[in-house]
Amino acid sequence: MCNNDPDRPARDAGECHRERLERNGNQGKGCFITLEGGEGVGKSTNLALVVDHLRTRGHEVVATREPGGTPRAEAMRRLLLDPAGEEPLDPDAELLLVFAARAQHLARVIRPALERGAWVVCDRFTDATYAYQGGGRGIEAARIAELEAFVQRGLTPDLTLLLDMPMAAAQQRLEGRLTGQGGERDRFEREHGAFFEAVRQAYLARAEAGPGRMVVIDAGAGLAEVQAELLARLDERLEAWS
Ligand SMILES: Nc1ncnc2c1ncn2[C@@H]1O[C@H](COP(=O)(O)OP(=O)(O)OP(=O)(O)O)[C@@H](O)[C@H]1O
Ligand SMILES: Cc1cn([C@H]2C[C@H](O)[C@@H](COP(=O)(O)O)O2)c(=O)[nH]c1=O
Repeated sequence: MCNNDPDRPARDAGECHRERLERNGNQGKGCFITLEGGEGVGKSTNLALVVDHLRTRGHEVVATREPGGTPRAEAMRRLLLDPAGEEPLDPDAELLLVFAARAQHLARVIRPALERGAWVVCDRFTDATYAYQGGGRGIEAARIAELEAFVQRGLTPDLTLLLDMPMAAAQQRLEGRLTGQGGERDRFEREHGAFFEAVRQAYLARAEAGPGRMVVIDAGAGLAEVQAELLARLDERLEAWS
């Protein structure tokens, strides 16, 4: 049942269950939550928290990621992230690969889960395309929007938690993780500072344009503080949907 109290605190930032279903064309009973942000801001760390929180409340939860989420989409991810090779990946080819992986992921995992009433929590989705291929690579938003409409057919996240922090500090965290794993940087992680700054600004511009769906969390604080803020904002939304 919708909470239609006009004074409820989450009202300005959210919509009730009925409004949510109407907006997404009643494409599924479950809720679709995404985590977004630049490299190393803590998306994977906090995705686990969100998933646990929802499971504790009794929901079936599908945790997934983009690009990827199915074996074929993961193969496309490897193509996108592989830094090797003489031949640079053309930005249009990169954009199309991202959406090809998304189409597969939507068809095989996200839509079936939402249709059976499961909740989907996804590490990155189309906001990342606007941020990386739009902000970072300079592809016009209108061209991205055409592919979004074609592939998603109106399905968009119900809530997006955008983890935001200054790029330099996030790079330090990433450095720590890479050193710990003895890992190599992938094709995106090898980009320059101006690219990551453009990605961050594109994310923030999207949050400003769509404050109802996107919630910005200050990811630069210590983990306990970030997680308390994240759960508080998530609970606000869950209450509005109940
Ligand atoms: N609030 C925090 N304070 C300090 N360290 C953090 C915080 N959140 C995450 N970390 C650490 O920062 C590193 C990057 O975190 P994580 O892998 O979750 O980021 P990510 O956004 O998923 O990265 P990527 O963009 O590569 O997927 C990890 O070593 C993690 O333990
Ligand atoms: C969904 C999506 C992702 N990307 C980029 C962003 C990241 O650099 C990688 C994914 O790796 P991570 O482990 O999540 O950091 O892919 C992109 O450019 N466009 C997209 O739509």
